[in-house]
Amino acid sequence: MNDEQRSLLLELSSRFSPPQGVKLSYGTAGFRADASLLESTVYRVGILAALRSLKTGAVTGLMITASHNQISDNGVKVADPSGGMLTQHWEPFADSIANAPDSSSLVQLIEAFVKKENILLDGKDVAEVLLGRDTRPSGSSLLEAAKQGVASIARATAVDMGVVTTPQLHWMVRAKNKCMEASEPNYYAQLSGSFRCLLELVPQGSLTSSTDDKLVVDGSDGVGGEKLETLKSMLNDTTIEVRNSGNGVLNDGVGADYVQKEKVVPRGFDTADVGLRCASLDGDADRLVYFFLEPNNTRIQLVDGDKIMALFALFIQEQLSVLNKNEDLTVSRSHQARIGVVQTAYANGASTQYLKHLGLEVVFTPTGVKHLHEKAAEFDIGIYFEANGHGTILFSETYISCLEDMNNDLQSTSRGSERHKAASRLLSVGKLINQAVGDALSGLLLVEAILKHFGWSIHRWNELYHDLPSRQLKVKVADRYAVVTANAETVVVKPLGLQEVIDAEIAKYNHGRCFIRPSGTEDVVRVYAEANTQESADALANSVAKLVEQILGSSSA
Ligand SMILES: CC(=O)N[C@H]1[C@@H](OP(=O)(O)O)O[C@H](CO)[C@@H](O)[C@@H]1O
Ligand SMILES: [Mg+2]
Repeated sequence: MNDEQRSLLLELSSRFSPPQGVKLSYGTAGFRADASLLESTVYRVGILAALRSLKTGAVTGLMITASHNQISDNGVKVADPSGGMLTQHWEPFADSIANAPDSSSLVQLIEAFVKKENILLDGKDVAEVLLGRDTRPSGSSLLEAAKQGVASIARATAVDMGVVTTPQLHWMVRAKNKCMEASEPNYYAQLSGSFRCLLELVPQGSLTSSTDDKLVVDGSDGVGGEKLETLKSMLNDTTIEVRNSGNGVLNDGVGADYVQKEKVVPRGFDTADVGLRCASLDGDADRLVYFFLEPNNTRIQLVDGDKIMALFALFIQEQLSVLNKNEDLTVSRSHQARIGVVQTAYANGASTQYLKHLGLEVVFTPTGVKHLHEKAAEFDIGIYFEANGHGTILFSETYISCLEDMNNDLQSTSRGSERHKAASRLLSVGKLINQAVGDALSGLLLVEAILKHFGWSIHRWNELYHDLPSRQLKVKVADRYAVVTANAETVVVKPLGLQEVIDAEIAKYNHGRCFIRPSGTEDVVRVYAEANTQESADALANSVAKLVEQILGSSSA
């Protein structure tokens, strides 16, 4: 590092002092905290995003959001050049610079890291970071801090993409690095174009009734509602009604996280909506769940990420079986896609059973898209979903080019045949569904297209399988990191003896399943329980929560 670069870093970083007595961790999805604590963190992540761009010779992204957290929180995460999450082996560096006590220790850490990673700060390479933020009021000042962070690395440029959904920013990073047009209008054009293709290929006779046509969407009073309005106008769609699109308080009694965890009707919905197909986005629109209201009840029937995954898997399987029909086996061998589904321990046990029953390979990873995405990318077609509605379908580049070849062949030999349509549908899915990260808007359009394809109502879809009763609780403890887990978070290895007492509780219930883990986005330990009745699931979750509190001590202790 030359003197000029060192003094630039020292000068700019001295303007952003880290908060006292706070330990920051990159966590499940970047740094999150009360927004007032985050200026120096966002500044330092700006430096990191610029270094990552220099290291890879490609564009990176920086997103300012705290997703489903309360409005006073904020957060920051980095998009890697692929459009996916920051490579995990840079997370320790993120943690160490975020917690550096002053400018000189920060600069020392950076110097050591660029040396280790062989990043040429004095070379000719340039860096580019796309910046995005959600609608939180703290977003604009944090964005300024991010810009200063990028500007602290000579020859690094920040490009402000404005208020965007998290998946839009990831999509833009990916597109830019593939030398494609990467603006917001390009994003809408790709989604609406591929959605229209899927609708044109809906089999005749699959028409749904006009009540099944209507969809009401809860935008969580975040960025997603407003973006969906734009998408809707591009589609000339009159069947989608958007509510909670920014006039109320973000994530307050609304949104995908609230609806999925509490299983109650979100603000802005009432008895007039009974039976209608409804959906909820989260605060930064990377999660999607569906639901419908039951008559005379404040509770809802939740159609969660697991069931979205089941619907996607069924559709993909159907297209693959049509495509491979009557194919000469020796020729088709190269066309047979290896399809896999990826879940976490939060997936409802009934969904796992259903997917296995479809003959699919089911794999489990720890919580967090960074883990699921990586696993799904090992398949030709990898479908991943968290129960909370974050997920997508990944198509390998090799399989996409194979599909393109097949589609071209079929276009000339049997245009309009069932096999040709199946190939075209799969190619459209690959364009519609975000290949960088889970995306509520593209997921929503795919669900809508598939329901039309099958001619299904939300009720018919919900009947694919019946969820096992479950309960999720949060426990505030003195130090959540005292809990260490293994086996995709299903077993507690620390503190010693805790797993044994949890096992003893589970043994008291029919079909009981329960696990705990420290949250990576909130200062809590999460408890998840499943059993054959709701009362049992509640009782199991409650008793394990009490044990956790006893053993780990409450937060004020
Ligand atoms: C149980 C649960 O829903 N956990 C969520 C939540 O992570 P935690 O580490 O559990 O706080 O936020 C993550 C980011 O949105 C999401 O990936 C994850 O699934
Ligand atoms: Mg989110």
